Amino acid sequence: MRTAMLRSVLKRSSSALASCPTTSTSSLYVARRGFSSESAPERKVAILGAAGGIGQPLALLMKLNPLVTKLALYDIAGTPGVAADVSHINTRSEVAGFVGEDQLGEALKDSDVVIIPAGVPRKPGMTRDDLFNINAGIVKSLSTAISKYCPHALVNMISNPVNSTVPIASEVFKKAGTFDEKKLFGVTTLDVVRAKTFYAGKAKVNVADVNVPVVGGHAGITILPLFSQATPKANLSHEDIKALTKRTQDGGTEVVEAKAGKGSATLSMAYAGAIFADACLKGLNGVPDVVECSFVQSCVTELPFFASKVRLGTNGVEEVLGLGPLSEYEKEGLEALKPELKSSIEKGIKFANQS
Ligand SMILES: NC(=O)c1ccc[n+]([C@@H]2O[C@H](COP(=O)([O-])OP(=O)(O)OC[C@H]3O[C@@H](n4cnc5c(N)ncnc54)[C@H](O)[C@@H]3O)[C@@H](O)[C@H]2O)c1
Ligand SMILES: O=C(O)C[C@H](O)C(=O)O
Repeated sequence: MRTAMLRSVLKRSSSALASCPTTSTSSLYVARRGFSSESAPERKVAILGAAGGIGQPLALLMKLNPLVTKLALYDIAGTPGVAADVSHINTRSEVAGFVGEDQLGEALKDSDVVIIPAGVPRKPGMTRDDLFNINAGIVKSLSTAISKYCPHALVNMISNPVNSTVPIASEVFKKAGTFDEKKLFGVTTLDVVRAKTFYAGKAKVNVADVNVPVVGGHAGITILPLFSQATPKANLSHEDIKALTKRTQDGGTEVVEAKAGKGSATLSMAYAGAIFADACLKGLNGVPDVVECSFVQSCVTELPFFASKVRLGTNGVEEVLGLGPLSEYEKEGLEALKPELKSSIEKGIKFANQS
């Protein structure tokens, strides 16, 4: 009975992953080829900030992922309980909880993928940049530990402001001599998840079939959904596209306001983080054609970091894909976002190098 229930959860999570435009082929690959727990390589995933609002549901989703064999849950408090709880789920991975800096090295050792949702979330009225003063230091110290204990891991940065925390991590890794631009990712999957949901609602198409690339960065106008490339095609007016763009850009704020002081998106973020980590694991395992949007080191524009579609492979980023044809409205959005994104990137780089 329990096995049947679990199978149904995994089957459902597999088809949910398949609804992500860019992961659909690879997710189906798992389902169709029966890439079972026995045949997939051993993979360790560490979550830093695992006892938090995102960390807990993300721990649950990664425990359900059959590609994971070891799941390390690290936080400054609360992880023994989360780990004990999640560890009772009868899926492939072994779960261990780690608490406090003394245990960070052990949590990170031999990790293939490190996911970082550690840090404070927004309250109403705040921008993501308002989190910089606290989260920059947290990300810097966690990145220092990564460069020491698992320098070859793929790093999935969730902590905000992503437009600055990714550059901070890159500088820390450069200083330590461990930077590999193929292995550092800002997680922007939630923007894609939102763009797909909002587009499907407006276009009245099946959300599971929708594809929408989202490029730029992860804050306000730096989030640029490319609805001109959305599929299935729909005959939406310019006003509709403008409204969808604005709603995608303000998606985080919509949740922050609705939560009224109790934090920001956690459940949808855990879902998005699990999709992105799953894509990284599939890439590492050699599954072909795994493509996701992510904020990475980039030559797509003149900015050193930029979110666009990225092909994932056995070393992390296999190829940073271009933007494709943009509408006039999107071209304007692209030019408009550059000054803010540039300044957030520079702020992160400066912080990492001065302190
Ligand atoms: N990239 C995105 O799309 C996206 C989406 C949602 C939230 N976020 C960001 O994710 C972060 C976490 O959000 P949340 O809602 O989970 O917050 P939360 O406060 O619920 O959880 C954060 C966790 O981080 C832990 N933490 C703090 N310092 C730490 C350290 N040095 N090492 C390890 N863990 C530490 C805390 O103990 C806490 O458990 C925020 O910065 C938020 O803005 C990003
Ligand atoms: O909006 C936030 O502060 C959290 C996150 O970046 C989001 O997009 O939901």
